[in-house]
Amino acid sequence: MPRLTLQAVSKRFDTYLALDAVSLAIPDGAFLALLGPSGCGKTTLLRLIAGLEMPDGGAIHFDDEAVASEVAFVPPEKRRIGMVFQSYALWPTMTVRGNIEFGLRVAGLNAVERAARIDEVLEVVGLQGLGDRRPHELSGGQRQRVALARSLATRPRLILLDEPLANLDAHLRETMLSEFRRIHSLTGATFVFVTHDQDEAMAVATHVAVMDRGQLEQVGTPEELYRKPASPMVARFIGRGRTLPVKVIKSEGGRNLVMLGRELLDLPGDAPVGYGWLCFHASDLRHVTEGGQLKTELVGQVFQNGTFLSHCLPTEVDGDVVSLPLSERLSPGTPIKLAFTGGWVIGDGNASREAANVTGTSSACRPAVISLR
Ligand SMILES: Nc1ncnc2c1ncn2[C@@H]1O[C@H](COP(=O)(O)OP(=O)(O)OP(=O)(O)O)[C@@H](O)[C@H]1O
Repeated sequence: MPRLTLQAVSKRFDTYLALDAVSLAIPDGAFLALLGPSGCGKTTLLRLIAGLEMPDGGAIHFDDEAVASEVAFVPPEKRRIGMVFQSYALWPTMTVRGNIEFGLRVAGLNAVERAARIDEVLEVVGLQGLGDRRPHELSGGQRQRVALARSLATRPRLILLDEPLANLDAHLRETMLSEFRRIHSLTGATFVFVTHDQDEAMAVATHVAVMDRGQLEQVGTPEELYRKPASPMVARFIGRGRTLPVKVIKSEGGRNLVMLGRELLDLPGDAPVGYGWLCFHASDLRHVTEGGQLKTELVGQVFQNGTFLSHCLPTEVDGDVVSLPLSERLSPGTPIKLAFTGGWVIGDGNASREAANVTGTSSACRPAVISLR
């Protein structure tokens, strides 16, 4: 059964539509990352789940209970959720144990139960022995662990994390990411994690929801989003992907025959016959001396990790620069022929597009309701 269900949830700030009919079902025990560019509505969605905002339309259910709908609104303190913010929000004058204990007192646990619960969560987050310190005696990573311990202590149904790593340096972020993964699998709790950093989302989440301009573009596992993007926006956003306009000639058995400029390609995809997009990453391209389906011209190279990261501009189709590692130093202007070894074809709902001439993204293929498996 889904732990958290959103049905056509909308939110306006005055006339601005910050969330537009977002529907989503999150299974029990998932680690969901809400990912998208700045201002796409991630924090607003998290605040609606927490009960810090009221939706203007739609409904939110935790298991079978409606926590927000036309007829119900459960306040944040009654939702049995834990929240972790980027600012940690710890009480500076209280010890670590005191910070964790506060919510347990509110929940009505007696002194023995509280002490046992505090020991348990300090062990989960790896802070045994630091219970008597105050926040200013801890590092940023340790403070974030206290915030997480505090939110876990009351055994909530859902843990909501709003950019919890934003204030940590790159090294600590990496350590804390694997800590979050470990703690998530240890507790089995459902986590919802807001981030605008796709590497963070792909590394830590079991499922990622990509948002754009208040709408949900796609929900899936990190691999699904990378290999089978549902829209050009997702294709370009995840893994520094690229898209090229194609004409789909045939669609059969999970494969598409497409025209890319004057080249015919047979690739995985589920696009209907008509206009479409070829979505790919650098790893789907191979440099060839003869043939190839994408003719480009070298515009620059950077020596990186022992190879030359080469930026190549398509010359016969209208598309952005593609970047891939090559083994040798070449002069700008050198023709580079590229062959596709993979990729994914999607349809374009916008039939008025002139196939071979238009680049850019489309908001086609936006699913109305998405459930996680
Ligand atoms: N209280 C508010 N009043 C008016 N507009 C708001 C309010 N809160 C959010 N917005 C607007 O709603 C949109 C979505 O904001 P939100 O904070 O959810 O985005 P976000 O995806 O979390 O962005 P970021 O990654 O930059 O934090 C933005 O355009 C923002 O300016």
